[in-house]
Amino acid sequence: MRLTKIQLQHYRNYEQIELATDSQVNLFVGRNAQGKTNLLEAIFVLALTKSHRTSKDKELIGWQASEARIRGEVEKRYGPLTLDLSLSTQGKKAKINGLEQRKLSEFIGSLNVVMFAPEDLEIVKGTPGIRRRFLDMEIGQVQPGYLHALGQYSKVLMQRNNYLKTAAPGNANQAMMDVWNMQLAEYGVKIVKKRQNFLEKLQKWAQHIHAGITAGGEELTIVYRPSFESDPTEDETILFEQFMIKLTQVKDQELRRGMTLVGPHRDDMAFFINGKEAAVYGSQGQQRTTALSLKLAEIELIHEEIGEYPLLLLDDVLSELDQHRQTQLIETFQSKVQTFITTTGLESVNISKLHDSRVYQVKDGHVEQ
Ligand SMILES: Nc1ncnc2c1ncn2[C@@H]1O[C@H](COP(=O)(O)OP(=O)(O)OP(=O)(O)O)[C@@H](O)[C@H]1O
Repeated sequence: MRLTKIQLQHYRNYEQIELATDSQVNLFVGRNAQGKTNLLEAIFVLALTKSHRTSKDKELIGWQASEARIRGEVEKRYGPLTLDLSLSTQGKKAKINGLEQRKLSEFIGSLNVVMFAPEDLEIVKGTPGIRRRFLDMEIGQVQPGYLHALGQYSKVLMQRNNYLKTAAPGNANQAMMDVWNMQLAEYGVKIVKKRQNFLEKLQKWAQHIHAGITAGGEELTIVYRPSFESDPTEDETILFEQFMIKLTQVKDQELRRGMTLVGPHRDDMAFFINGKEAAVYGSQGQQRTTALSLKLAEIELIHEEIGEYPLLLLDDVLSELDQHRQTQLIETFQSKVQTFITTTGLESVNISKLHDSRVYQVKDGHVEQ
């Protein structure tokens, strides 16, 4: 797919811009704090209705405005799409070809993106919450049912946690707990199953790509670490039972601590290089290669799932990669993936290798071609 035009209104430091972006490689060049990342972020938000760097939508709206708007013209395999997303303190509204979507989950997936930014190193070495966010964002893009299950799960989890906070240990209302447990397990299992399935496919691609980047020197393995014993080969009914058993086992502990201790909100995953955990033993370079392999794998996985390639958004990462890894990246996007790159200087980009590219200068919320 290809984003051929983007329009922003009151988005961060952009008052109003309209950009033709129909080249294969679009390079945004400018000094620090001019609005380069804001542009990539806007494309990301149009795809996922959420920012990659903040969970507060208010931050995306221009300081002098009450509503931000993003419009994108997208060319897909089966035809063109106009996507509109508006963000205000009242909430978000999304339209596809002028038609308002009842649920944001019906809008997500119209445009697919993979963002690679310096902070992605945190997926390898950061907290479990960062890895869960990665999983949720990525699976949500390709599997619409996932976000629905996640929303329902979060609702039950919140109610259950509120109850656990106030209930006296030894005097909990078992009938109420049973209802929540059933609902928690019902949605939780759907999430776990989809995550396992996603990681299995992601690992296949990531392993292959990682071996390519390291010339076969390193084998990358991704391991899912669910908070309850669950065999990925088992079906949902068995997983449901395993989840329920675990909830019974931790009941007293949960009442004491006032929170839900089992479920996908506590799951994690880990990356291993030649059998050693990358977060613990990996060098900075190995962790960076792992993050890159993961992102390139996502591109292939999205293609596998939906039949076309997503956009690739590279935020200030080219200068951090050595020549070999840069070449690997450029080869990927040059041939099949429309790419948006931000950089403070073109000297870090081997521009002679790029066909069909366009350079934009970004300065204080204005873009010139
Ligand atoms: N809601 C907002 N309204 C107006 N301006 C904003 C808003 N949020 C951020 N900005 C401004 O956007 C600018 C930062 O833009 P951005 O993060 O895109 O920088 P950048 O060009 O990518 O720089 P760097 O290379 O340092 O990452 C800052 O000047 C900041 O004040």
